[in-house]
Amino acid sequence: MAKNLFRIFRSFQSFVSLPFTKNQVAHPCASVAFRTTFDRTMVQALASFFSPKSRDFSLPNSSWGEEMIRLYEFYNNQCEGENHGGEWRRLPSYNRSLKYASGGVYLSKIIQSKARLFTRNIREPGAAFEYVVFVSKDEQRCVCVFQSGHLLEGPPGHVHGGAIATMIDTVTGSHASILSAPVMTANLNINYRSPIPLGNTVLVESCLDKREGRKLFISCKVTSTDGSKLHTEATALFLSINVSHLLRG
Ligand SMILES: CCCCCCCCCCCC(=O)SCCNC(=O)CCNC(=O)[C@H](O)C(C)(C)COP(=O)(O)OP(=O)(O)OC[C@H]1O[C@@H](n2cnc3c(N)ncnc32)[C@H](O)[C@@H]1OP(=O)(O)O
Repeated sequence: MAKNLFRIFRSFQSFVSLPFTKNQVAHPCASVAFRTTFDRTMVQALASFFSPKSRDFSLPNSSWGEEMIRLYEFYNNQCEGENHGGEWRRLPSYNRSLKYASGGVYLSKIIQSKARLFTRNIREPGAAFEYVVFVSKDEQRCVCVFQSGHLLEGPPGHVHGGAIATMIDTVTGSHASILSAPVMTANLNINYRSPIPLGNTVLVESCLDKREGRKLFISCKVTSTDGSKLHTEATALFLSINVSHLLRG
């Protein structure tokens, strides 16, 4: 254990002393050779912790279970970088939804209003929504690894349907935002097929079905991590909006 910690600390020391570009730090699927993927995960988490920037909630923390870490590693290893094919890109995720956006005067007003993303504003790690979203290179697909926490209980021992809807809206909404920001959900249809045991890690996958002018039609399914159990299916319609739409009240 002590040996492992020492190795991680040494990796972290060499990580912070490397001449990284801002882009590499923001997208740490990067090109550093670590001895194991576990080392890389821990170093990324440490780098994020010591960074003067806001915390990136899509990086591992101590509440993540084995399955969550395993799947994070699986997709992270397929992110852009020298050693990887680059099929996926991890989406950083902050508690201020628009903090790093740039834009005109309307966006500035929203940023000043400290717009928050509620899934990222629960203080206790692991208590509610732990998730990381990866987007495919051609942006037709997103996959989210989601671990539910005890605050999301609905039926005893299982995840609340509203919390599942939140995750579906978040994943399909993030997907739509990548394709055409800013957007708003106009319609969300959900079929709950089988309950999700509380604390389980599941996959939330979204797929762009169709684009028609301002409309983005996205479908989504929630499954067990081995794909054998279908928990939820959904379709969503997003409309691209002008940011001024959010200021009309
Ligand atoms: C990296 C990322 C981090 C950020 C990650 C963030 C992830 C979180 C994402 C969360 C997203 C949300 O929860 S958003 C919050 C929930 N959503 C809302 O509150 C939206 C409330 N509704 C609205 O503001 C509005 O109704 C809009 C914006 C949806 C649409 O208004 P509009 O822009 O004026 O458009 P409108 O003229 O009415 O309609 C345009 C066309 O769309 C069709 N249309 C409109 N609504 C519907 C509908 N419900 N179902 C079918 N079709 C519809 C119309 O028939 C028309 O078709 P045609 O005649 O042209 O054919």
